[in-house]
Amino acid sequence: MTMRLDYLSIFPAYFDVLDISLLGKAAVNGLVEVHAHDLRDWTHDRHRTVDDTPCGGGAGMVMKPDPWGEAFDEIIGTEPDSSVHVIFPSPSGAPFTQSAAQELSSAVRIVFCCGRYEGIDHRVIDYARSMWTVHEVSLGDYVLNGGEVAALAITEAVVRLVPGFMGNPESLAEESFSAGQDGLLEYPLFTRPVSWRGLDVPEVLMSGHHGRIAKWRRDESVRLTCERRPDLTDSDFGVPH
Ligand SMILES: Nc1cc(-c2ccc3ccn(Cc4ccccn4)c3c2)[nH]n1
Repeated sequence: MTMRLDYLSIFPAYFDVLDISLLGKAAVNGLVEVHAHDLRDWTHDRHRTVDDTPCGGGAGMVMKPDPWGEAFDEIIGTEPDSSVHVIFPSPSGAPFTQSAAQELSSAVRIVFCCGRYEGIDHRVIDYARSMWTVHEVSLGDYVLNGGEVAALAITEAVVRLVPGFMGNPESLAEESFSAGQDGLLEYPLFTRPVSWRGLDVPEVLMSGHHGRIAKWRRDESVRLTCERRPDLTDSDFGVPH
């Protein structure tokens, strides 16, 4: 099953990068097809205007609804279809999580609506909710200048989970933020040379003793999680279960 990804933006060139790297390979073997669109193609004035001043006053500019509506009509269609997932990256969106990426990895179609300026006229989101499955998502508690970088990050998180995309699916199981690691942070990784600039690989990892190695790795995951992400630990006991 091919996943179709569409990107609506006034900077569609952001998405040229999707033609290379891992994603390029997925596109080549037909797992994923990528279409980037310039929102200004759905404007009709000489200046190809996509923004206007905010009703009610305030700083900055707001993206007009009209170009979005016309782009939706052409790119997605005019009939409701809950199988189409429409993503609006937004600083006021719900935190994007690995489980959201997991869910989206089985979608047939995802349309990313990348806002700029202070954001998009809210009626665009309301209209989209009446037609498709809408996700307003935030990447984290920091402000970007637009939705494009968030769309790229979400794309990578989703596409790498599409069945048949990753070379060795086992590597997906062991990752942080996935059930395989009990929601703990990943332990430190090492490879050859065993000694590098006076720094050595922990001896236990060279012992060949799989039980000790597994224990060392879990202890490290617990230590790192408690140090860096106390929010991921179970507050009742203070240590991840
Ligand atoms: N996690 C995130 C997501 C975003 C994001 C997503 C889309 C847009 C469209 C415009 N802006 C700029 C902007 C600046 C100030 C207040 C509102 N928006 C965006 C920012 N920032 N951080």
